[in-house]
Amino acid sequence: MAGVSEVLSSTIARIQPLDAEAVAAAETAQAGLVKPAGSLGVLEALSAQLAGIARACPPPVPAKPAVGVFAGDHGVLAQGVTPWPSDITFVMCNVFQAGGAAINVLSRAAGASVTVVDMGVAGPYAEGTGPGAELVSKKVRPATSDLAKGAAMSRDEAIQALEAGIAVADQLVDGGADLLVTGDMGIGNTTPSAALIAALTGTAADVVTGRGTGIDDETLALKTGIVASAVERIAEGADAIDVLAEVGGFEHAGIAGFVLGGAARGVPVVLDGVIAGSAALVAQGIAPTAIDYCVAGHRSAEPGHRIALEKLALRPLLELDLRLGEGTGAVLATPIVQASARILNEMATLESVMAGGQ
Ligand SMILES: Cc1cc2ncn([C@H]3O[C@H](COP(=O)(O)O)[C@@H](O)[C@H]3O)c2cc1C
Ligand SMILES: O=C(O)c1cccnc1
Repeated sequence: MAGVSEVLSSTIARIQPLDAEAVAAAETAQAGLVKPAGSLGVLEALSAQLAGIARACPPPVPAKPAVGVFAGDHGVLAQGVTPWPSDITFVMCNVFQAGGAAINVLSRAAGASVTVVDMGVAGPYAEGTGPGAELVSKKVRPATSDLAKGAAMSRDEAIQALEAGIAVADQLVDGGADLLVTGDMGIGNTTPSAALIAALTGTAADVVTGRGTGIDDETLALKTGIVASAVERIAEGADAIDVLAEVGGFEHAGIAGFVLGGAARGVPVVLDGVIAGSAALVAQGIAPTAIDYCVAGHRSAEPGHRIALEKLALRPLLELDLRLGEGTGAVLATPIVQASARILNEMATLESVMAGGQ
């Protein structure tokens, strides 16, 4: 891709296709386990994907999941696209740090760490570690510009935010994380998510725009109109970074970088809901192979998420009508990812059982 930074282009260059031999070995191994062929359904394909990512069969069982919650505020809030004030973004970051948010509860249940990344929160923000999460600052600027009026950010800012996501992935993997999990916090962020999905999949705004935290029909019509006209502004021949800059958010850019960074490090990335889905479309536009490293943790109730997952060709592991974000659906799916690797590592083979070996 032309017009990218050195960090971005070297990250893209490090993303390898999955190891075909390890994938084939996993498929062969699955067929020989003590069960009817195919009977573990999606777990079988997932285990082969993990083998391809790890370049080994059986793949190691992921032991250290790490959630990156990317947070940012949105200029488009001025249009009234959500009933919540932008202060909630900052407030929730403090709740994450204290440990009382849904993502904290579900991460404790899954044995996952939580790192909150300030990509562009409007409120003041202190780095530091609390009982619930570590807070790191990669603030590009306090909130994007209003995407109803013009570009949400410059291309340089988009690249800076993508690089921040790559750096967070590197930091977590250097700290021992072997399964990255995406999360988001940003009041108003379902509006840029819908715009990214509309633009990057060529789908009409009214199909991909949803009610987010819960809006009435009038606000939904307003939000849909804003998404439609923002997408119309995107120039012919715009690349995924141009689209991100025009209609995205800083947390979307951070998550897209996190996906690229995870793929470059050879680590699987579990995607959360519609914000992650739209960010993964950006990553796909930058480096399509990065999506081979992704697992869709769940499908959220937000309508654009289904469209995004279709374009990404990812099948969600869970469908629980979640529409919260923060990484909740993704971290809930991590035990399933671990279980699929465990199957390849621990199950007896049909042959050994028939021979009386077990
Ligand atoms: C208290 C609270 C906690 C949240 N945690 C995640 N979100 C989610 O809702 C927001 C997106 O919805 P919309 O586009 O309609 O504003 C994001 O912050 C997302 O992370 C929350 C929203 C609220 C209000
Ligand atoms: O799909 C999601 O993750 C989502 C939906 C609504 C609001 N916040 C997040």
